[in-house]
Amino acid sequence: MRRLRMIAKRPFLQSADQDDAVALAFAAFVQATNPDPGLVGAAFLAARAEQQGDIGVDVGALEGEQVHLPSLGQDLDLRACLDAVPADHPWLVRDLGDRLYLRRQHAQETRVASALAARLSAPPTPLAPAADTWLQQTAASLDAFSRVQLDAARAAAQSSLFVLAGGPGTGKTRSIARIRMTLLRLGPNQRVLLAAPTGKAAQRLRDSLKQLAPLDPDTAALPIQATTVHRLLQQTSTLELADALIIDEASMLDLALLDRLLCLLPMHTRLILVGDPDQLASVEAGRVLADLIEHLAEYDPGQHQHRRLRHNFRAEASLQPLANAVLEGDVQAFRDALEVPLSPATCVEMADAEALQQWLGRSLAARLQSGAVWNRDLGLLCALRRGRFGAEGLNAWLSSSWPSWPSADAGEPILLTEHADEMDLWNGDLGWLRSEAGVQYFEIGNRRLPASLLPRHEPGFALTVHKAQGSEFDTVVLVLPNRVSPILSRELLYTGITRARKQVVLVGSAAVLEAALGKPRVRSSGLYARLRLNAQVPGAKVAP
Ligand SMILES: Nc1ncnc2c1ncn2[C@@H]1O[C@H](COP(=O)(O)OP(=O)(O)OP(=O)(O)O)[C@@H](O)[C@H]1O
Repeated sequence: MRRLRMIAKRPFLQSADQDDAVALAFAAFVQATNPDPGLVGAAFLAARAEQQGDIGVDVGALEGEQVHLPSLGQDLDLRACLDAVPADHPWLVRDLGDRLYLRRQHAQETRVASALAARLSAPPTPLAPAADTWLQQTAASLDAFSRVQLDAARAAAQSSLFVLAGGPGTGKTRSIARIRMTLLRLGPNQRVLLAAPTGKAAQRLRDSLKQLAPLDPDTAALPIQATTVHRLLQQTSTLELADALIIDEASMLDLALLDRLLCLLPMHTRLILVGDPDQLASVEAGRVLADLIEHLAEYDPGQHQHRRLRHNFRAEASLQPLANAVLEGDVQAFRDALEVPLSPATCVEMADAEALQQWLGRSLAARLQSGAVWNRDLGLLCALRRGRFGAEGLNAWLSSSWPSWPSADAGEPILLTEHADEMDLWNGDLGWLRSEAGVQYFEIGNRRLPASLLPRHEPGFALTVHKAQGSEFDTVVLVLPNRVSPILSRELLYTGITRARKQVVLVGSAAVLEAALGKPRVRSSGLYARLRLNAQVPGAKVAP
């Protein structure tokens, strides 16, 4: 028998230990009310699942594993933990057969599943003639790929819930523009809200849509605003009056956030979710976009409520085979993609942090010397945050050695870690700290702000893959840890690789890369199963 975790023997230093510490505190709380070892073990398992981003634990899938709790001094069989949970327990729930939940997460999942199911079973609304005419006229002048985007807009404008999925460069943003143009023609003064889970993503969406506004001269003059989902939740009257809400980067939506949104969003407001379900999931618990798209692939074969965009408009970079191999976890295809002549992807292995610094010093300096701009042409991404192979370690080293680098006199890259609404600055924004005539200023895009007004920030030389989500660079140098780490997964590798427009350099050993490829989607949730249960007649949607 394998032990799930030897928690008692490890120092409380790594992030996994922090997960354990929170779960142990909850287990101790439950133990104070009922010392039944199984129940205490169940409390630990359910709380730890939440800390790891899961919604509940599928105990059936972990058959044969055990958990060891220092406070009980014994190994516990997982099934015994599950069986110890009474139906009326105030904090724990057993559901969907062998799934163990925190009651709060269970309530969220149940509410989200029924709200989504209600929207999916709502009959399609007929298209307003103005929208229909515009779609037909526009389609006549478009190529086949653009017509796919227009078809998605037609379907979205008739659905209470529509999901648009696609990898990087598949035209999601352009599709959002076309969806918005269609929605605005559904009636007079249509209120179409745009949002994203992070401020930075909202800002990017707004800027991209402004650039695409000339596609439709009739609506080009209408103001384009995008905000965060969190902020929308504080504007209940705006939500109540909205005719439609489009959320970009929906892979970053967590279950609790979607639950709050669905509780406030009136049924008459269409909800359109857009994102890449293969990217890293939300920071908080859940994998809602991935669960929803998996469900719709079965439930909506006619694709009236979802579309998956597959054509990559940036395919000239030919990084697609590598990204596909990662998604499939196919080690041989991954090796082949690296070895193909003129491959835009290479792999290097570094024995230790000194070797890594020497190599980065040579190869990045050469790129800077030939004119590359940091965080535009070149992105240095790390799988880990901590340690000398992580973003913090590399930032510390680069900050101290930066004055001797080529192009250092152009300033230092900075990452904002806090919003400053009044200056339209967002957590995650990248800019430059520069100085002129002895005065320091912050430059972002074509704006200059006094450095003294900067919100919280940190060096922006190296970014974690999580922080880089949504950004793109011509070349990505992706630094993996020199040892196998529980953080590594296919999603992380995929998200890192797909930040590159043209070229990717993977820094990692074959063992570390293969460990990441061997670790499929790590999150667990019951939402997909619950959506299936709630679907009234699976696979029987009729054409609108
Ligand atoms: N129908 C189209 N015809 C020609 N080019 C297109 C079309 N749709 C999108 N593109 C181009 O493809 C590129 C990617 O498009 P877009 O930004 O909409 O994709 P995306 O899926 O949102 O990408 P990402 O997720 O990387 O932001 C852009 O340069 C865009 O101009």
